This record gives sequence, structure tokens and C-alpha cells, in this order.
Amino acid sequence: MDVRHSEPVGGAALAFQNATIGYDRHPALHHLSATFPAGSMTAVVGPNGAGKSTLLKAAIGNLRPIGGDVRVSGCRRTEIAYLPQLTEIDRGFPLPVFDFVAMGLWHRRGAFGGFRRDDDEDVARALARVGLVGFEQRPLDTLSGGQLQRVLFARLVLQDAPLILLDEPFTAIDDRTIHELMDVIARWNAEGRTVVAVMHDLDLVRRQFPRTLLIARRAIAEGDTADVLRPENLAAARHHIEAWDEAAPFCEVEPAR
Ligand SMILES: Nc1ncnc2c1ncn2[C@@H]1O[C@H](COP(=O)(O)OP(=O)(O)OP(=O)(O)O)[C@@H](O)[C@H]1O
Repeated sequence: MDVRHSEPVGGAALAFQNATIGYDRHPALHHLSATFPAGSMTAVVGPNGAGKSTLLKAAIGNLRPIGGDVRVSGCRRTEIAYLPQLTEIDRGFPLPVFDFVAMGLWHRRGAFGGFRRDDDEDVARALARVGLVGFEQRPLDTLSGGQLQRVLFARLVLQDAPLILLDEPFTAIDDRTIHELMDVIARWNAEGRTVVAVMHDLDLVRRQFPRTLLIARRAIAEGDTADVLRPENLAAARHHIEAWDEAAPFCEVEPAR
């Protein structure tokens, strides 16, 4: 979202078509077909090791499918906003919050595009949106986990992306922060953006996400959240992960196009 504009944005769509994705040709996700329509809001759930982060990494192009296809339509891959897990973020550098959040503008300006006068206001509004007024000059390495997650959300606000991918945005975050950041996510979706979030709290998913994809190294169920999160589907996902053989030989897959 452009913080200056309130018009709806055209959402982008994401589709996995019989996609097999893995590391060093070891599949982590098998023959996955799933769609994330433009303007939809979907939770991706599944047991530990189900392949949820792998799915997001394939969507942004960090992992190429071993077979099948991963398609983004309605925007370029470089326009996708991606929030990695907090554990993957290097917070050891003393960059001020303001400068870090302003990096979200690079997508609009380009790395050498320079800073405009009204960019200051946009950064300030993005920080206000996530409840961080007064934190502008705080070094990143002095923030709590919840404050850092708010800063990362502020940067996403400035990125103005039609497709937003979030990997476990609420791990080790207190209830109040979850509530406020969930509000930011709901507003993104109300503005027409497509949101895909890896989630562990199924109660929160039931309350907030209209669509869910349940995976366990493959798709178990996809669609309306209440349908997908039925006990038999959750049991099937658990069973599939427990029965997974890490040492299994590769299956035959169609080469990626
Ligand atoms: N860089 C990597 N190299 C090799 N294997 C990996 C790598 N990253 C993940 N894997 C493997 O891929 C499988 C899926 O991992 P992934 O992180 O996608 O699962 P997840 O559903 O996000 O799990 P969690 O809920 O624990 O975060 C796991 O078996 C994991 O060990």
C-alpha cells in the first residue's frame, strides 16, 4: 500500500502447479498444486517440517522447482513483499529504525533513486501504523522481538506490494502486538492485496483467515478455513509427516520449465 493513497490496489495471484520443490534435489514439497487468487487472504498451516517456509521461498524465486511450475501473475517477482522468520533476520547492526524502514521505499525509487521530501512523511505514517511513533532513532539492535516485528511490518507497509508473503509473523510475539499487526494484515487485504501467511495458531487462523492451505510435504487440503481445519484433515497431515521417509529416493518429476 502506498501510505499516501487509499485506493484499492490490484492484487497479484500465485499458483503452484504440480510443483516439487527441494534442496539439492531432495524434495521437501511434492507435487503441490495450490492457488492463491488475487485479493485473497490465505493461511498456510502444517506440522513442523511440512514445507511451509519452502513454499514461500519458492514463491519469491529463492528456490527453483525441481518439477512442475510456480507462477506469479499480476506483478513481477521482485515486487513481492516477503517477511522471513524472525530467526533469519540479522539484527546485529545498529541502523536507526527510520533508516531501516525507509529501505522499503527502494522498491519504488530504486536503490539510487534518492529520497524525496514527502518520503519522510510516508516513513512516519508507516511507523504510526504499527504503533512505533518515537522509535525513529532507536538502533535496531536495541529492540525487543515484538518491536522488531513491528519495524519489519512498517517496512512492508512502505513496500506497497500487491502480493505479501509472511513467514510465521507472530512467533514469540505478545497478544497485543499480534492484535495490532493482525489489523495491519487485514487492512492490506481490504485494500485488495493478496496475503499468504504461514501460521501456527489455528484458533487465530479460524478467526482471521478466510482461506487455508494445509500441507504436510504435499497438499492435504485447500479452501475455506473451517473445511480445511477439520480434525480428519489435521490428523492426515500429522500422519503424513510421521510417515515421511527423509531418505526416500527421488520420485520422478516433470522437469521445471
Ligand atoms: N536449506 C535447507 N537445506 C536442506 N534442507 C532444508 C533446508 N531448509 C529446509 N529444509 C528441509 O525441508 C523440509 C521442510 O522445511 P521447511 O522449513 O519448509 O518446513 P516448515 O513447515 O516451514 O517447518 P517449521 O514449522 O518447523 O518452520 C524439512 O525437512 C527441512 O529440514
